[in-house]
Amino acid sequence: MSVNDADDEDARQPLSRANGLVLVMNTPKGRGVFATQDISRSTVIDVSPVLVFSQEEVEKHTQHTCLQHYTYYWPSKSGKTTTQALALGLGSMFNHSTRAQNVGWKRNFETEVIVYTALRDIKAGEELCISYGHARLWFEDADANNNDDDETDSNDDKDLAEIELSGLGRMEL
Ligand SMILES: C[S@@+](CC[C@H](N)C(=O)[O-])C[C@H]1O[C@@H](n2cnc3c(N)ncnc32)[C@H](O)[C@@H]1O
Repeated sequence: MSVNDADDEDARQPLSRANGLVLVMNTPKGRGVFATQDISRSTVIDVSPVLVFSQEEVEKHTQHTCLQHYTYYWPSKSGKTTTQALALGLGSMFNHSTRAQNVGWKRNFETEVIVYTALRDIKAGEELCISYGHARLWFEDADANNNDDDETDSNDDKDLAEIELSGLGRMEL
């Protein structure tokens, strides 16, 4: 089959990744994604396909491994319960920022991808951070001292930042 045979537009999910991204290996947060060039607001940073685990797989396997630090909440196949999904691609590499997240994420349950989008203009050299949500973090926040600063939250797009971004932080540990 060639892509031309897949003429049903609904059966396609365009893929995209912003230029000028690097993975830095030794940050205070572990590995992290950084910009090496300026990125404009609303740029799609990455479209990450996900691997959806069944509830049984989560209970018996993934929650007993390091995967529990990477999975997002996701509806189960029946749509009646919630399970977890692992973002492939860059989706598992974004660190959390409580006050200065510059990337929003939105789940597409139909095509099983998470789309990561710049919430504001991002300067070369900045780390790309998402919000893991408002629940208690399971690690010591490397930005803790910075969070006390009187800086204003630079996100204009509160809806994307705080309503859609509630999965990772709810992981049970
Ligand atoms: C989804 S992974 C992100 C990629 C991770 N840094 C790595 O090297 O694999 C989540 C993990 O990153 C680390 N992390 C993310 N945000 C952090 C933060 N604000 N402060 C400290 N560690 C953070 C924590 O170890 C957390 O369990």
